[in-house]
Amino acid sequence: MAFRASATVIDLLVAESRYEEAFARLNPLLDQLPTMKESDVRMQGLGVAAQLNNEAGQYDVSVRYADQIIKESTDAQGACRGWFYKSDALFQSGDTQLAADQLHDGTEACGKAGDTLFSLSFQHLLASFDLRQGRPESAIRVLQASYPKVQQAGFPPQLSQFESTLATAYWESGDLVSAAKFANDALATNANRQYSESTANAYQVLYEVDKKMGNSNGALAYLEKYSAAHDGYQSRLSAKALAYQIVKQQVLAKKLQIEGLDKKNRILTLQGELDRKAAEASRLYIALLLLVLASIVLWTYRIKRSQLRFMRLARRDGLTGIFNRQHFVTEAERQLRYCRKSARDICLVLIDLDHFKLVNDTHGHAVGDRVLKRAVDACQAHLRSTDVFGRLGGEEFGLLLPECTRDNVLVRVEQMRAAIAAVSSTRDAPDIPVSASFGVAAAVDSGYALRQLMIDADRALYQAKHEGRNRVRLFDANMRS
Ligand SMILES: Nc1nc2c(ncn2[C@@H]2O[C@H](COP(=O)(O)OP(=O)(O)OP(=O)(O)O)[C@@H](O)[C@H]2O)c(=O)[nH]1
Repeated sequence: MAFRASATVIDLLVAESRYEEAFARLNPLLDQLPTMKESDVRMQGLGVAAQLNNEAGQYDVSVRYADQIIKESTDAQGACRGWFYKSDALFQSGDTQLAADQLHDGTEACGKAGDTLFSLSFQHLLASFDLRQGRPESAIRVLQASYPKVQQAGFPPQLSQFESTLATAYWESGDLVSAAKFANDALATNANRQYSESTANAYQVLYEVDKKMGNSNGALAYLEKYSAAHDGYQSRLSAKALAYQIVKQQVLAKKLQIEGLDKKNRILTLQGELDRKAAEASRLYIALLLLVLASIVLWTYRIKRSQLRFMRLARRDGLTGIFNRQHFVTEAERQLRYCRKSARDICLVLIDLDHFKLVNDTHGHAVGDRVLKRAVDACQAHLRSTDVFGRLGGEEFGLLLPECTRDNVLVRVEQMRAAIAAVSSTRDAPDIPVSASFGVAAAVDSGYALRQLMIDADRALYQAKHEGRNRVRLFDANMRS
């Protein structure tokens, strides 16, 4: 309904010569056309487009719409309309004649359509083609055949068209009386349409007739009227063409504006996309960085851990877990330096398992190893955190006791001796008494040099072994000799 109403409004605007408004409404109407499915609604829209473009001198466009009408038409009336629009556009564009097949198809469609305004207008068009080709008699025949029906239809613009074209045809065939008669008929029919083509034609015929008959005054008067009507008609044509151009430019400007906005929109969309990608990339970089950092931390932690493990392994005795000889010496020297500086007491103890060879020989090395470990455990139970305990080799151990005076060192070492004898003899080698001999040297007697302390403790150890083993001996000066 809205579409039909818009098409009708355009028709009315054209009738009132408001071409600019008509063209302005045509484009939105055509935009809606693809969504229109009903045949008669589409016919109306296409018809308005064909007609208006024809009036504006856009004949190619008009022919395109007319062809569409012919293609889509479902009855003779629709086809007749299409043929009329197409033929009219071809005629206006200056085509001298209608192609034979077009003439045939159009005449047949309009003939079947009955006495509609369109089929009559089509007859008028055929006569106009005849006239253009210099066949006034044929034009008169065609026009006269339909003239009674045109009179009956009583549509003034069509009637005046027929009469004015008949006037021209009679003038060209030399029948001045009939020419003047139809020219006057056309003027009478067109009484209130002084700037139409048919009015201008009628005046032209009357001018030519009077001129031919030597009536100069009459001829001059008609010439003036012809000139006025022709100018008026031409200016209406120019107004239509101008209106078309104005609206076309407006549409173009709007299209450019929309394209500009579209481009801007696309740029903004791309910009947004770019920002999103950049944010994504930075998130990825951060994640990558964190991953690299985490790997570095993990890697460093592992290296540090294995470093510590290697360091521990390098410092410890593999069997007993206490310091090895090298680390014992390092730690002992450090402690001795410290005690020397502060003149603190410190004692060195050398421990050697008794008859250990016998354990190995009787029970094997595995049992010997276990006895070694138990002996170490027994001693450790009596150690303080500052004491330095290490395996010097085989079944010999060194023990440095800082802050230990020569008065109380024997009590502590005696406890260790008893512990070794108790643990080892009851478990792994019940038939062999396992014990250890202890040689002790105190810094107050031997000084703070490790080498001297070792020598003196070794002397005391030798003494303990010599006196029957499983005992503790403290170095004294007599042992030197
Ligand atoms: N099972 C075991 N035996 C070891 C280890 N290191 C040294 N030995 C043994 O310890 C024994 C030491 O023997 P000796 O030096 O003759 O001394 P001993 O038999 O203890 O006699 P005295 O020291 O004189 O009481 C040897 O048989 C070595 O093979 C060890 O790591 N494990």
